[in-house]
Amino acid sequence: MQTGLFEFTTGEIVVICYIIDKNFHICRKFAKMSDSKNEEFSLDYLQKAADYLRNQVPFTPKLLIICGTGLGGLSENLQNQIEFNYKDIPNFPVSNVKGHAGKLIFGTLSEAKIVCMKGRFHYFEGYSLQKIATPIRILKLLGVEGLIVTNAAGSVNEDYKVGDIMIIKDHVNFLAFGGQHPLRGPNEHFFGERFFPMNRAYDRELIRIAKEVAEKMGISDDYHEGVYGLYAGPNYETVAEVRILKMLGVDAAGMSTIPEVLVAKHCGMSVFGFSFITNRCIHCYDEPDEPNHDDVLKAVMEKSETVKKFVANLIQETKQRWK
Ligand SMILES: O=P(O)(O)O[C@@H]1C[C@H](O)[C@@H](CO)O1
Ligand SMILES: Nc1nc2[nH]cnc2c(=O)[nH]1
Repeated sequence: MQTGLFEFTTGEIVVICYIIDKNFHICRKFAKMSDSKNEEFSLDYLQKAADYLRNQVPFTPKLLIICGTGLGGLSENLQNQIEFNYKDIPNFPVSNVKGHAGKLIFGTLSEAKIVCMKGRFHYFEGYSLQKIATPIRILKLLGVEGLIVTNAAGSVNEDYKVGDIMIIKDHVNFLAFGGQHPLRGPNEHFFGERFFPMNRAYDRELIRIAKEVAEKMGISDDYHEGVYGLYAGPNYETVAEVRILKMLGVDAAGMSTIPEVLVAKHCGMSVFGFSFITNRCIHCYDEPDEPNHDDVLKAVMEKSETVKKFVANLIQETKQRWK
């Protein structure tokens, strides 16, 4: 048989059809695999959680606050609270780390309409990066336009001290260097473009106002603007790793935040973030100190009132955006 440029016998055509068919099935199988990987991050799946919340919350939240380890007290600022346990929200992940309560709290502050995540999801808990960032998309569907993201972190920068606040001006996503990304896979165009910039990820205007707030609070010696680096954990860094982080321009190391920021930026949110410095990352082999989670929690508790005030004042100064 003559087919275009080539001549085939019937037998050859059968073989070719078989190969095409086989490849078609294999391709379909792979397509299905990658689709199913994203199913729980898709609009349809997340809509269920958004509908559940929308039916019970009488206002549209505009600002999402993610409380880092021990920083759940940030939600205490809110008035007229409506509280949900993560486990009661359909298609919402559940958090397992000490210091992360697992509650979504809606409320108002200085007229700003806010939702607070008291408890977040970490890569070291075994969640996929998509699962970690799932709440961002759900709350975007509800109307959220801005994100204040917080975390507990160790200081790589030797000028920082325990108890300081580091306003995040940029980050280094070490997971992305290895090809790990919450937005890997088919793009959900409803939320944002396939390719998107990150060079202005952290809102410069919010940073400017936050610095003013810190100055007014008289904590100018206790805050910095720096670069956050995501080290997946759950172990704290080795000495050699801390030295590498320093060489690469990281000021504070943590185990969260970046997946949430990536997904927030993808769907067009404004982002402000800060790290609360809970411990020093150890640079020297002869130092006897070892970081541990109880000290991390203790450090946050000691300064929780200052951090709460910092966030409340920042919201007060930016409330027009979140009404
Ligand atoms: O949720 P964040 O980033 O505040 O939590 C950090 C990372 C670990 O969960 C914990 C380590 O002590 O703090
Ligand atoms: N990676 C990392 N995360 C932290 N979270 C709190 N302290 C630390 C730390 O020293 N390193």
